[in-house]
Amino acid sequence: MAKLAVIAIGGNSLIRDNMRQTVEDQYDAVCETAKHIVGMIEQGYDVIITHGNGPQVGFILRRSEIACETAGMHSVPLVACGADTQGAIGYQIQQAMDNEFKKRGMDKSAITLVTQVVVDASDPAFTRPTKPIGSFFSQEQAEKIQKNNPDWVMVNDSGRGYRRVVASPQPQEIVEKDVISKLVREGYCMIAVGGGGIPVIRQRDGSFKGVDAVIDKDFASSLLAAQVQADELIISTGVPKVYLNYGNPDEQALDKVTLAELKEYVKQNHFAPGSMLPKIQAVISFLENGGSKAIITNPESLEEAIAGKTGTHVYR
Ligand SMILES: Nc1ncnc2c1ncn2[C@@H]1O[C@H](COP(=O)(O)OP(=O)(O)O)[C@@H](O)[C@H]1O
Ligand SMILES: NC(=O)OP(=O)(O)O
Repeated sequence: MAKLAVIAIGGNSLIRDNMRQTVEDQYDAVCETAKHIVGMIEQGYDVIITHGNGPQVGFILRRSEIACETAGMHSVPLVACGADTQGAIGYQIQQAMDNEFKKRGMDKSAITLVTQVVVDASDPAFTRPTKPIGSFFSQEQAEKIQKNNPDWVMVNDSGRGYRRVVASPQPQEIVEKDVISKLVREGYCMIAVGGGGIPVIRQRDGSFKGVDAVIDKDFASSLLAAQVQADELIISTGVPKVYLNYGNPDEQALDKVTLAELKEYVKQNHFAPGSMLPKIQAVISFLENGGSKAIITNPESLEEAIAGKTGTHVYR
């Protein structure tokens, strides 16, 4: 029987550098990642692909604000910008996967599912924004932007530059989890929980209502992986492995670690908040909620990583 993996693709890994951010550039990055995911499927995996949207949701929101300020257009709420990214990025992944299936003569197809994720209306995250979105700015640019936009909250994103942050509540339930689970088990390659899912709250009468926030896609992917009882959670990001003392001369790659060891490294502050730490927390949560294995690696190493030749492998 095929192994079921949830593969989370980082939003930043689709934006390879500041000079290559166009929709066409992102599609090239998606095509490159799709080749490696299809390689995994050829090796016997069923996959649910999830993806980030941090840069992209920020671009859409900013375009809407500029159009509002300069041309009197209506503004687009953040929740709708997030829904837009599910469609736009999902479309690119779906097309790239289908093209790659055809090229290799595989009888398989991809489906993007608009996915809502329930959050708690009283989550303290709504009053304490932490999720970086949109472009990176220098300190000088950030100070200027902050003056012109006093309501923005900006942070230094893991030493990579300054970015605007928005509320990022914890995901509690994947609304469409049953249909995602059914379709992947029927053989479809699923693309779901894009951008961490569209954040919704459950109202008193049981109906859902969208709320302005961006859910962390690693947390949402971990929850989905546990809820569909995936065999593995695979996080595809900008590095082939996770490191201790990352960026220092004595940095040390982690090959195989246990859940207990990983928790100890978290206590020792080896993982940067806002970048690697949420991925590690997502892995811990998956393993504590019934998962047996997680891998963190970069897109080009996916096939080698599932064969145990690279990547950081975490076991319960
Ligand atoms: N301990 C660490 N080991 C490896 N990478 C780290 C570590 N701490 C921070 N990082 C950085 O975190 C990045 C992944 O975070 P990010 O770019 O935000 O993710 P995403 O790919 O989901 O957009 C890596 O590319 C690396 O630059
Ligand atoms: N929504 C989200 O977590 O996006 P990134 O992975 O791009 O930060």
